[in-house]
Order: sequence, then structure tokens, then C-alpha cells
Amino acid sequence: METLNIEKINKPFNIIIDNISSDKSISHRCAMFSLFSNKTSYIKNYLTAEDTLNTLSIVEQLGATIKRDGSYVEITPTNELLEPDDVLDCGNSGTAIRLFCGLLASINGAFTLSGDKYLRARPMKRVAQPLRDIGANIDGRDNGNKAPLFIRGNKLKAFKYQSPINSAQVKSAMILAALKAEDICKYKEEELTRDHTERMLKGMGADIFTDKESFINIKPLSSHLKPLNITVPTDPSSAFFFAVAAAINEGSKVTIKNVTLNPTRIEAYKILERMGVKVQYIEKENIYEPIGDIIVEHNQLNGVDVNENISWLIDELPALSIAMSLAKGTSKVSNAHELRVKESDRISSVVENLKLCGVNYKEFEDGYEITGGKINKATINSYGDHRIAMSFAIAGTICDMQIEDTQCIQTSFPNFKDILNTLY
Ligand SMILES: O=C(O)C1=C[C@@H](OP(=O)(O)O)[C@@H](O)[C@H](O)C1
Ligand SMILES: C=C(OP(=O)(O)O)C(=O)O
Repeated sequence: METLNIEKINKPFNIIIDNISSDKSISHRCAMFSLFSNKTSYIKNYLTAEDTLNTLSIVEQLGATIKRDGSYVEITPTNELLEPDDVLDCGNSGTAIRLFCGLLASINGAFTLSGDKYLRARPMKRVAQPLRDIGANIDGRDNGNKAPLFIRGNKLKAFKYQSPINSAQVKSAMILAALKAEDICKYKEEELTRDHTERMLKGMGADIFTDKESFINIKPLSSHLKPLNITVPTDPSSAFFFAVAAAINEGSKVTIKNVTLNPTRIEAYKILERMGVKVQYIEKENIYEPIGDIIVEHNQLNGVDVNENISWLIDELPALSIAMSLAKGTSKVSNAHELRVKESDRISSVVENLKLCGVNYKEFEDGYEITGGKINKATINSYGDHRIAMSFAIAGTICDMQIEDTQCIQTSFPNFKDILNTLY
């Protein structure tokens, strides 16, 4: 088992980071959406981490030709997707398995989607059920709720669906299914979740718009979409670990280059601002979405209540829990049940590790309350979850930390440790 030993930082740092991982959500979508074109897509800065490399392999198993040179990828699809002769392995990635469910539901052939033990424990009914309701043939363990999932492509009916779960993965799966459905489809979510799918597909020429009743309308494709020509921006969720590092280390400052400034992705930085940290956003360009630099500077942290727009900061809550542990006063996270069905049960894995670090907390079904002030050295269990491993590694810059089971960091941020070393 891989272990990380992190030492306390002894002097303030002021660094510019231009090599943080590329955006995971956008990279998955680049690989998948290229299959809706009949021309070659050109992708610069594709995320070369385990999750998104698995997606690329699946796209290849479905018949596309892939040329890759580091993070530069060219994807040339076949006219019709091929039936693969093996299981499609999504590894650790909820995004991959759920979006592929929607993409494959209408394709001629039989497909088995699976992944590692953590993914096989996560709920899939949230996509399988609405897809079944429109005619998809999807089955799996636990009555079709757990991977391996078995799909046999079928004709899909038009739908008008209001999702009970606020999830970009569910929304994206349904949009991908809608592109191949019999007629115009409508999808509504309670609150806007990350909208890369809508932005990218529209950019490729799909007819997708939101009506006055907030339903996303998706017209089925009558021809192929334009190919992608894109440079994937930096991932704000990966960058956030270093934002927290600057926020908690006195006198420190970090500049994160070329990150997506999509409002559905940077809410955690706004929470840091509410806690007292100085944050600047410098927009530089717009390729499907706004992109620019984020500058984060240390200041005295104060406790904060987080209960709105949870999907806009869901992946950053473990790292925010470290800032909350070092803030003056009490912080509370609520309305965050979704944390329980990520790579680990992130409510439990955050509070169990905070307990080991001597932090005072209360656990609730949908979140936790943290009384800030101090954090102590401990031996942390990552529970096989990359966000937990990296969050507590950042806490280690304050008080030394040993993190066990850190191989999971490879799923999203392979050069995390190298960048962390540059802070010393
Ligand atoms: O669509 C996406 O790319 C993602 C959506 C979110 O999951 P949910 O849709 O389950 O909230 C997020 O947690 C995940 O890291 C990536
Ligand atoms: C939840 C995450 O990813 P996924 O759902 O794709 O496994 C994550 O990266 O924090």
C-alpha cells in the first residue's frame, strides 16, 4: 500500500502553478462526444489520469482510432459504434459509467460496463431507471442498481423528465440518450449542475436550449456533429487543494493558471472568500466556457455555513473541511447527502479522519459541523478516495501528516505530489 508522508511548511510561499491537472469532467466529455462526429477531434491538454485514460480506452473499444502523444489526443470515430468483445472498464469513475449508460443505451449491440470495487458499490439506478423508462435495456446487480451493468441497445422514446436528484452525471446521461431518441426530449433539474455537456454539445452544433419552464430541450440528431477542437482548461477541483494550501498557510499566495471559471465549478473559491480569504479571478478567454487565472491569498479564516448550491462545490467539500478545521468559530455543511455516494462515503471519511486529527465535529445525515482552531498530526485512511487523500495531504502542510493508501490520487491528479513539493 502506498503511503504519503507530508511535512509541515516552515515559511510562506508565493507560487504560480501552471501544471495542475486538466479538467476531468471536460476530458471525459471530449473523449465521449467525439463519437457523435464523423471527423477527427483534436484535443490539447487531455487529462492523462487513470479515470480519463479509461474513458479513452473505452472509446477505442467502441471502434474509434486514437492517436495520443502525452496529453495531445486525436480521436477519429467510426461511422457506427462497434460492439466491443470485452467488458468496458470504467475503473473508479462515476462520470464514465453513468455517461456511457446514456450514450450506449440506443446503440446496436451488447455492452458490459464495470469498474473497481468502489465504483461497483455506487448507485446506478439514478441513471438506469429513467433510461429504462424510455425503453433502454439495462440490467445489473442489485436489480440493475450496481455494476457490472449490462446494456443491450434499443430504440429510445422521447421523454419529459424532472430529476429527483441534482446530478450532472444523470443530466448528461439523459442528454446523451436524448440525442438518439425518437423525438424532442425535455430534462429538468432542481438547481443548475455543472453544464459542460450542454455547452460542449451546443458548440458542436447540437440543438439544445432551456425553455421558460427551465426544461432543457434536446432535439435528436439528424446528422453528425462537428468535431471538437479544444484545449482542456485546468481543473478547478484539483487546483482547489492548492487554494486551500495558500488559504491556511500564513503569508502565502498561489496563482493558478488557465482554470475554467465556469460558475458551476468555482463556488468553493467563493466559500473561501466568505471565510475571509482574498481571491481574484482574471478571465482571459472563452472556449465553450470562461477560462482564466485564480489568485488565492492567505487571511484569517472564519467559520462559515454551507448549504446552498451544493452541486457547485460537491467535490471540494473534503478540502474545504481542512480550511474549516483551521478557521475561527464553527462551520456547518448541510444538504450534502450526495457526499455519501462518491468514491467513499465522504461524510464519514472526512469526520473519521478529522477525529484522528483531534478536530471537534458533529456528524449529520446530510453533512457535518466542524469547530475550528487546530489540527494535529495523524495517520489518515484515504478509504481509497483521491479527494480524501489530497485534502489531508494539504492539512499536512500545517502539522505533518501520514496518509495511507494514496494510489487513488492517480485517478485524477498524477503530479499532485510533485506540485506539493514546490511549496517547500
Ligand atoms: O458530471 C461530472 O463530470 C461530475 C459530476 C459530479 O457528480 P454527480 O453528478 O454525481 O453530482 C461530480 O461529483 C463528479 O466529480 C463529476
Ligand atoms: C466524484 C468524483 O468523480 P466520479 O463521480 O466521476 O467518480 C470526484 O472526482 O470527486
